[in-house]
Amino acid sequence: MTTILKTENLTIRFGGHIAVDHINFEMPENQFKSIIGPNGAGKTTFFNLISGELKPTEGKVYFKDEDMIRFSSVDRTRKGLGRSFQITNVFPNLSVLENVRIAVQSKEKIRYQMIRHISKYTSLSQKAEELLGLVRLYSKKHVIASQLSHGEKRKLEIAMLLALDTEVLLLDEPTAGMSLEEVPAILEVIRRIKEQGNKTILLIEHKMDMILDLSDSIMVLFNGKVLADGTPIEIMQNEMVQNAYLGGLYDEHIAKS
Ligand SMILES: Nc1ncnc2c1ncn2[C@@H]1O[C@H](COP(=O)(O)OP(=O)(O)OP(=O)(O)O)[C@@H](O)[C@H]1O
Repeated sequence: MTTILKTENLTIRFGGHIAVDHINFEMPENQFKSIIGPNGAGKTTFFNLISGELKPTEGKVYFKDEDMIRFSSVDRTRKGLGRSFQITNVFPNLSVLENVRIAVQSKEKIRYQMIRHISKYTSLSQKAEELLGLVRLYSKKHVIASQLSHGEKRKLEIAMLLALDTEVLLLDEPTAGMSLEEVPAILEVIRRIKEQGNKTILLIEHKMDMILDLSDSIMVLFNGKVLADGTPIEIMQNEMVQNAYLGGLYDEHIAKS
């Protein structure tokens, strides 16, 4: 399997605190990996280092064997390393379709003046509509983004990330802040993207059922270090992970199945 993303001794210190501590990580292409760990374990900081929002104190990030350290997060996205948009990146006063169309347009590097040509405009809209279909938001395409529910906004962020057509998707807690009823819909969206088979997906999540169901592998962080990395079954059975983090979850899971 080809490694698409790799870190070597990736480390960041905030004052005296080491939030990410010499992480060596390898991500095979088109795989689905989840990152779990207790609050403060360093998961989001690890993502920020990969996406370029933070510079490491030490260590390297490689995307397709290219050292990413000198590249900004915008440059990394252009190269194919994409981080999900935060709700704050969505234009609240534009429609759902317009938001996705802008993301498609930015990927295709088409400036506003160039889309006066109607066929160009139509092809951008078609691509945006396809993505809205994929994330099950097509019926809301004319709704103003600020009117969407929280769960729908998260789906919009995913559509905007897909519009950039990056090979790697970094999804940081896509179900955060959602009501219980909204969770299955986002799970379905992520499953559909996985089933297309052409994206490498790295997911931070706390919802164990979701992680066990979707992941090819799971990395467990604890105090900024990798505590374990393996298949869902290996992680659930790992005694160290049990003691440090999962507690009785594995027994509960067995009892349920
Ligand atoms: N910019 C910062 N300045 C100082 N400390 C920071 C900064 N960012 C993160 N930290 C600290 O680094 C540690 C790791 O934080 P991080 O947010 O990465 O954890 P996490 O595993 O994502 O947690 P959660 O599950 O709660 O989101 C925490 O102790 C946090 O307080």
